[in-house]
Amino acid sequence: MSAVLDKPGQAGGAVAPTVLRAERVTLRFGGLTSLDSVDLSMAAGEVLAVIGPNGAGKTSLFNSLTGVYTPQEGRITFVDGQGREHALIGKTTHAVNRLGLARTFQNIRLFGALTAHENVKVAAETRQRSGPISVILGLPRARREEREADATAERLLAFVGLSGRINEAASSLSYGEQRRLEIARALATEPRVLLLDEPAAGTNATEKLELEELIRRINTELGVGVLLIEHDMRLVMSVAHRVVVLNFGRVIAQGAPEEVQRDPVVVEAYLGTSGAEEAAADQADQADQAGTAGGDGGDGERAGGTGDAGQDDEDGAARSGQEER
Ligand SMILES: Nc1ncnc2c1ncn2[C@@H]1O[C@H](COP(=O)(O)OP(=O)(O)OP(=O)(O)O)[C@@H](O)[C@H]1O
Repeated sequence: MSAVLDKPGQAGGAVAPTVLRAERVTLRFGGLTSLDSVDLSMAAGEVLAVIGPNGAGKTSLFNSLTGVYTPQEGRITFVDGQGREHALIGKTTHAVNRLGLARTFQNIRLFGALTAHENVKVAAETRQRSGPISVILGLPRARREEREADATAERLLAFVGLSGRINEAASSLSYGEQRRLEIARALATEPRVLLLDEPAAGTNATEKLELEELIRRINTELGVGVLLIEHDMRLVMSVAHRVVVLNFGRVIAQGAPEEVQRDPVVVEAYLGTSGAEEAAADQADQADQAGTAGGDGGDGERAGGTGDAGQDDEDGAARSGQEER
């Protein structure tokens, strides 16, 4: 498995090979360009964060990388453990997963009525070779593979800290536990790259710290590269080796977390600097006139509309994209 990076693009001092590459990827929905000539490169074993305001194109990028959406232009290449290159555009989500890319979703998608163990086991079984007839007939290989899937599920549930919840229905787990279960399920498909779409969304402060630790262990102990979409900047800054910033479907900055955080282009994209300054000045004037304290400018926190609207769009589209296949 790939080494953990000391610095972006390097593993143990050597330059790490590329595992995932997007070149000039453009995705349009009618007149709306969701991804505009996006270039991105991820090194093996890297933790790469994709950030940007609501509607910037982050989930569109994940959906394009994982076969949910088919970009109209550009190229996406995945490099497997043997160094073979695979073009991803046009492949089904299942084919992309088999190559070594697994993901979690912004909206948790578990089998709620199945136990935690069953959720992970089902995913582990997708890596196995026995066909349905061998399984029905209980042939030796099918039985051996079933034992292996059981063991994999137990091992991964322990890894994500859910050993004590193994026989609970997924729907009865807390939100943070469900997020960790989704990660265990994705890991059961033995990915080279794990894509996490807003894993901290809806979690509390303790769960965020546990998640941070888990992402680090996935990277260091399992040697799996992590591509992370996340709005929680503290989490991003603490786990990412490198950060790519999207805005209006374009890459506007990339680099080490601390560089990106200071980049004026990024600050402006998030805060809409000029607009926010004007708004703050207006509010201060009004407050002075009214003799009250001004507003906190919280509305300017993120440019580009509400998360819920984007999320609904994405979900409907992702489903319809899947159904088309
Ligand atoms: N299936 C779709 N049909 C039409 N427009 C879409 C579809 N999917 C995404 N979009 C649009 O593409 C743009 C980028 O959306 P996307 O969900 O990728 O952004 P995001 O950065 O993930 O946002 P958020 O942080 O809110 O999740 C938005 O304008 C969104 O409305």
